Amino acid sequence: MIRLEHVTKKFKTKGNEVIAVNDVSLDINKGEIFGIIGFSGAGKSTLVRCINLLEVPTSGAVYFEDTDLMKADKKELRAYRQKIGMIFQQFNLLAQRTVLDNVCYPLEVAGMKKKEARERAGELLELVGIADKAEAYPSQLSGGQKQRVAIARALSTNPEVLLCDEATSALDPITTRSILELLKNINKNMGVTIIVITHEMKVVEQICDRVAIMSKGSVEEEGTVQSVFLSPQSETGKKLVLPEEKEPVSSPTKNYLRIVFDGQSSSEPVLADLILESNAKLNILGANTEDIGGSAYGQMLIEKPDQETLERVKNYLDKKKMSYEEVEVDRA
Ligand SMILES: Nc1ncnc2c1ncn2[C@@H]1O[C@H](COP(=O)(O)OP(=O)(O)OP(=O)(O)O)[C@@H](O)[C@H]1O
Repeated sequence: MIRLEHVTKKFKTKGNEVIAVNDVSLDINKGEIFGIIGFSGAGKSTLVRCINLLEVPTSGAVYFEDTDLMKADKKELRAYRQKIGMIFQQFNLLAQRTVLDNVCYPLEVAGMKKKEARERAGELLELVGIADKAEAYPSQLSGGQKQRVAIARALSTNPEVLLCDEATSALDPITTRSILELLKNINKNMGVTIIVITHEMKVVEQICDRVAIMSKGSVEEEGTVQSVFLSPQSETGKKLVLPEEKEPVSSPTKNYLRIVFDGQSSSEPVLADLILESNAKLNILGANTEDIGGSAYGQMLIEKPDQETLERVKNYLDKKKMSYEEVEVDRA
């Protein structure tokens, strides 16, 4: 649906040149939720601004379906931008307008009659679960409620694509989860393609189908969330999936088996079955699994048992198609 071909964006500053996006090629498919993840300064926001042509790439091409947007005239570009809705970390609501009027605003700009715009805005507020706040002002809302209004506003013009730039970064974990759930429903029920920019792996885990990992302007790694989560190949991927502070045990002193939970199963039955299957007491050195919608994500470290037990454990994990690695602790 959207194709980036060798997109580069350079900024000239006083006597200096910053390459914010460096030769990025990506294909975003219709109907998917695509994540772009990276640490601060990786170039994510600039890349997104290149996708909606708010920033014109220094070189490369951006295609929407078969249209080369770099060659599009003003009218074509306007039509393209209408197909793209956007939400931000800071919500960007108009403080002087009520919730309903915030959602009406893009419709009025697009020339819709006031009565019709209010009706449509009302339906959208219903859809995002905040119809009871229609007459409130943004300052009277919580962060999660503000983001719901921003989502309703972004959807008002029936976009085909929704760009979410760190949309949950200012929200607490529970509110984050509910906003991500809402985005997932919008994707599923309305068929809106969603592009999510984030620095948090848990956001990618919860809603994305595929992900690109960015560092220093380039895409270091790209793939399904499952494959990247299971075995990140790039340095940045490893840091994001297995951040140091999230290591279950900072420095285990015994050899261990690292078991990866990738969301296919819940950790509790796995653990119970493992113990039954191996017919031995297993010593858990640490775990940081997280239950997301009934599935476990994360990892667990188990002290390496004797060889016979280890084989039984590995057989069970192979049978369950779960990933693991044996780690020898360097005692030098
Ligand atoms: N208008 C600009 N002029 C000069 N340099 C810029 C401009 N916009 C971005 N940059 C630089 O480009 C690089 C990438 O910035 P960008 O904001 O795209 O990264 P990011 O991954 O979105 O980070 P963050 O999450 O912190 O916003 C940074 O080094 C930034 O300083």
